[in-house]
Amino acid sequence: MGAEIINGKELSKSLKGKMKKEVSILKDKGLIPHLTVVLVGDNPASKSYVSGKEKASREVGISSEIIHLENSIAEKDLLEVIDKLNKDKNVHGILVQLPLPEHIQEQHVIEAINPAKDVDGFHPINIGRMMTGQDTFLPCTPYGIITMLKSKNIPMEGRHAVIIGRSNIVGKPIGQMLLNEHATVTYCHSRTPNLKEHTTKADILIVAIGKANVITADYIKEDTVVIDVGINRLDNGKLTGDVHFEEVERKAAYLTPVPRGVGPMTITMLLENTIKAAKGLTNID
Ligand SMILES: Nc1nc2c(c(=O)[nH]1)N[C@@H](CN(C=O)c1ccc(C(=O)N[C@@H](CCC(=O)O)C(=O)O)cc1)CN2
Repeated sequence: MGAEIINGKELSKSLKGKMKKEVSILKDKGLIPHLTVVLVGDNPASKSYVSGKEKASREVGISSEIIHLENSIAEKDLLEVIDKLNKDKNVHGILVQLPLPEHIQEQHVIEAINPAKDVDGFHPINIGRMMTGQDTFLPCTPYGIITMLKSKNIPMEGRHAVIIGRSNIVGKPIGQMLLNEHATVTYCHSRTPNLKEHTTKADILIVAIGKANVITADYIKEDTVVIDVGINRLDNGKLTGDVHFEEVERKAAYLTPVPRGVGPMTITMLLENTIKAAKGLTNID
């Protein structure tokens, strides 16, 4: 039969349509959500993601600006920029594009952002709120994955979810969010021996390895829900995920493609968080 493809690009389009209406109602009440994105350096992928965020904001009527800083900026100067944004009442959401240059400690920067403006959901306070199941800003990529699963009414409760990857921005939080949905969660990573032993038991498999096409059909059982978080640029310029799409498509129940899968959802959930931040700071519903 073949897997049903969960198209993140299409789902994003429909969610953005709903957000556009919500933003227009907020505007009638005098509130224009505003997002400030801080970009440090000239990493081509980061530049492209940041302009994607600006374009998506415009599409739904969110006002946005990009603050582009030199790669050589000192950590203390970057923290000063953040401090100013924290104090600016016209800025509802602050996002610092990652990765940062090596001389800057990411965690110092993340922790400098006012948690009420942390639309990336990376601040330890927001991570803690997520872990304790409270309402908060959820990290955008995992939030996008949960939204994709819900859009297809895929049950999570009581299902065995296996995560490959333990990054702070995807692996760790998606495991916690699946746990909050009452899934049984197994984390795997680069030092997990016998990866296949775990992945072949998964009802839901989240793949965030960062290596092209490594998850082939023999890594899954029939009818697994496979979410591919990898974005790998091949030598021929083609973009591909961590999952071998053609092989896994024949065996899985659901599969997300790369491109047009989880990636676009990351930006869309950022817009949701920005609207939430604007409403939270102004108490407008
Ligand atoms: N501060 C943050 N930094 C980073 C995050 C994040 O959530 N917050 N996530 C990633 C990058 N990212 C957003 O920032 C991101 C990655 C991929 C996509 C996307 O739409 N990908 C497309 C393909 C794009 C292409 O052609 O290259 C797709 O998968 O269809 C959007 C956002 C790391 N940094």
